[in-house]
Amino acid sequence: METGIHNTSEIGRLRKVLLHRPGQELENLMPEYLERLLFDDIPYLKEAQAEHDAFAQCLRDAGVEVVYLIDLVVNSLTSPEVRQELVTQFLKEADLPDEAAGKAVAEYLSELDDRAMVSAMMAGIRRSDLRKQGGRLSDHLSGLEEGYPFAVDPMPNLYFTRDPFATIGTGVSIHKMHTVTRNRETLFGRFIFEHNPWYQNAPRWYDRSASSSLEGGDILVLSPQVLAVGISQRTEGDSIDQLAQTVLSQSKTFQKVLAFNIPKSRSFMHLDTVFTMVDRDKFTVHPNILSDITVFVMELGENQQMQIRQETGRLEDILKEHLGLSQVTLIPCGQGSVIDAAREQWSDGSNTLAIAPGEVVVYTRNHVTNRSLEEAGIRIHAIPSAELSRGRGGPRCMSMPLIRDDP
Ligand SMILES: NC(=O)NCCC[C@H](N)C(=O)O
Repeated sequence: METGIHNTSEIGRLRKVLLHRPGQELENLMPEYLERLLFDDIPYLKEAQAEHDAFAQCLRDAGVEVVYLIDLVVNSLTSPEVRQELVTQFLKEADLPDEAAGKAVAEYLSELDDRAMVSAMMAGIRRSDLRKQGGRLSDHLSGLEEGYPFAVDPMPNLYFTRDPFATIGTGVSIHKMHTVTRNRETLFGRFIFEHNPWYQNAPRWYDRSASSSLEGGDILVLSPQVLAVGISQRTEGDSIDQLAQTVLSQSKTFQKVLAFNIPKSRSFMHLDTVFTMVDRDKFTVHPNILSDITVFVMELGENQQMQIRQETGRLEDILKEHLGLSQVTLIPCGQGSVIDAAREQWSDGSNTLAIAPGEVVVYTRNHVTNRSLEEAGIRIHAIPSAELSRGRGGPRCMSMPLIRDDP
């Protein structure tokens, strides 16, 4: 059955990718709330958009079809009932202070066409936007607490399309996110995979209704048979148990999951912030975590019972064994310098997006790591990143492959 998804590796030639062009949600960032909204600084929207457009153009120039999140969401609103369902669920998850606030927001959204409504949901809704609406004064005075300027918070992390859901094989895992702010984003994924005619047949490997967190930056499709998943600040072991059981028993292709236990910290929030695949046998890695990584191999045994064993030895050897390679090269972020590695990893030097075997998109600012990649024979496409990198994600975080050639 056609599912609209084919993603069997990290490096097969990329044919179609999902991006989100940063929008007004970045203009709704305020210093007081940055930490809760998972930003370290406020990007200048106009420049962030120009950088993001350069990213999209770089992909198009390489023959990749770029589709945008907002289009997929709008195309999933296939009837007034579906649109109403989205509004109802959005309001339920918006943390509104009371019913009057809910009514005011619903009224505000009801006057917008589908695209403008989805855009407003993404951008967040300022209390001042609601005050412009008509209606009864009492609706506006009650509920929305004085002092806090938003009726509904923005979703500034949407341009990291890697995380709220992830394509694996011909299916998708829709995530329960570690934080409330990012969990709101996954509602769009739910609607796309329930209602968008192109994607509604995709098998579901994980769902946002799960009780433990799983984020897409922790999921790497190493080969058509092997999946890697990070046990990280954002992804819990229980979620990996559940994902592995489903994918290994239902996908018909994947045979094992390698669970990478990485340090739990803000700068290493996901596995792909410290480790990405750039060629059949080459990987970027943050040198500071090499000694801290432990790898567990998960496979189904008799009666579909999960068998788990801890690997010992060097990461290169573990990868060689499970990917059937005769050699593996690890390319350290920052060429092994403690200072360059820390600085460039902070701005996602290890976070590359492969568009073909041995060909990756990287940020210009990570020039030390980029030089190492070139020295290892990797072709790099460097994109500007002064503003985009303030959100703590790189080219891989900003993209979700929909279709890749087999590796
Ligand atoms: N895969 C990734 O590492 N994504 C980067 C997400 C950055 C975002 N500000 C977050 O903290 O979730």
